[in-house]
Amino acid sequence: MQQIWTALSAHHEGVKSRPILSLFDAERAAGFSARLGGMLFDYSKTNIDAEARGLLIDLAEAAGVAEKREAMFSGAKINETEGRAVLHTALRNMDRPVMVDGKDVTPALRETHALMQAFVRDVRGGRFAGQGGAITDVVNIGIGGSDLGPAMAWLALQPYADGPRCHFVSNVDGAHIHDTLRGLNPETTLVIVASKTFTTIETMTNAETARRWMAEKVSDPAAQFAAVSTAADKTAAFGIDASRVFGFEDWVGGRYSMWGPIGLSLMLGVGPEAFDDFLAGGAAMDAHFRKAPFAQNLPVLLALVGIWHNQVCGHATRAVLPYDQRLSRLPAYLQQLEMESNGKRVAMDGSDLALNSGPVVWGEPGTNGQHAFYQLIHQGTRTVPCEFLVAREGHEPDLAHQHLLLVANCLAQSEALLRGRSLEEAMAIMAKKGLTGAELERQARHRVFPGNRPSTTLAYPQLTPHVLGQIIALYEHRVFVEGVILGINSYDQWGVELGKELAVALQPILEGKESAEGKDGSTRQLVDFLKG
Ligand SMILES: O=P(O)(O)OC[C@H]1O[C@](O)(CO)[C@@H](O)[C@@H]1O
Repeated sequence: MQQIWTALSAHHEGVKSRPILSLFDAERAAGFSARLGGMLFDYSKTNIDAEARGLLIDLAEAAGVAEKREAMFSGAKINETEGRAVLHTALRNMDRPVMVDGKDVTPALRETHALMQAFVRDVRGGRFAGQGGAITDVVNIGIGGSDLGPAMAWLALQPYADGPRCHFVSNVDGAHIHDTLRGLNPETTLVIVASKTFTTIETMTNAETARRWMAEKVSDPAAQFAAVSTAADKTAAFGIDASRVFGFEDWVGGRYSMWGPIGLSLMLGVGPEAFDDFLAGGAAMDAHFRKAPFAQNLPVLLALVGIWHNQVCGHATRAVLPYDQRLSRLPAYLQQLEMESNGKRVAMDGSDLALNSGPVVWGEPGTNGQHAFYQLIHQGTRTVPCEFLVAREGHEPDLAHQHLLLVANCLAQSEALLRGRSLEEAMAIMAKKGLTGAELERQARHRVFPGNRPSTTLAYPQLTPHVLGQIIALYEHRVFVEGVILGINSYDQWGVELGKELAVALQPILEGKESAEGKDGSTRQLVDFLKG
């Protein structure tokens, strides 16, 4: 592989100052795009040419992406630091047998899915009610992967929301649960405690708070609680009846778990049919990922663009910019998916990573970002590769003119990043405004856009449940491919542990029960200040 990395780096050196615009002959756009059904992934506005693409594909082949992909889908224990299979894909394709430790896991998946559907139908049909009437509101208490997926999708699928209203509480900051519960009626609220481990301090603390809130108004608060977890013993200890506990196995990673019981709140909000459409979208992307040649394979190409920008060109961040307000939480969702998966400093075998790990992922929906941080993207000294997402159609036919404006803005941004504005062009504009001499040039220089800034665009017909499923599975597989190329384990998250341990140790210090001796001077000063 080293030879391929060296060739890529040499190729980049040779082309890095070439204008991307110069690559556009009649074939460029179609030749550097890939499609799946109605979805179009256009990466032609990057500096990747046929040679770079060939080398990147060589890299994917040399890293064993195809073999490791099949190992993942077939239930091999590719999460080697935890000794676990990685089978979120089985949650959206329950008809294809998958063996783990010699046993087909799909019958149990189908059973849990059917139990979820029955419970959801009972809640939505009023057969399962609160102690003051039909359930009007669902509060999902979870954090990280037990929150971000359903919370993101609940916003994304608002046009399909025809059940109880969903709310999401994650932060241990009491303000979050306080502000969420303030407007709700405990007698008609269902609380879902969503935690893979059922030990996460934030979630368990919020669950206790919700139970106390419920107990003030209803005689049997536990009757309005459901749980989603891999730990049946712990949900029972919390007092949640087994009929409302939806289990899953440890081979579903937290940040990959929204397809199964962690999606219960979403299924309640949009209904089992829309939820199944979401699963089918994910399964369609899986089938494409397994079958399509690398040069037409959306997840592979998205990953290779990522590797090119981060590890080859050295751009440390990437911006995810959905021109789709309902995807406003997609960047936050992808931050966990990508950064918790590929933010690793050692390779699978424990050796130091020779390359940079995954990038910093950030973003906000367009057009809002344009009026906030795009200034830096256009004229800052660093290059930020941008990933635009946009639908051909919105869900508001009477506001089609606004959708058109949205699309125009999305296309304008990627065009501006590509094309830029030269000093001559800026001087011509300022000259027309009457400026001359040194002042003309000084003012014009502020109005220059260097351009040649890379972006990709994922365009899709409409943000339906099916398309959302495709998009999420696309990004999941992108993370997988990047992880395989970097040689890391994308499915553990040891980097979150130290902070958790130190927080537990700091609690008694803040309560004044233990001394801060042994802590560094800054921490001691802050403890003194914050203890009050
Ligand atoms: O579902 P749980 O076990 O409460 O964990 C929540 C989140 O915490 C993490 O373990 C990180 O701390 C995530 O990976 C996970 O999604």
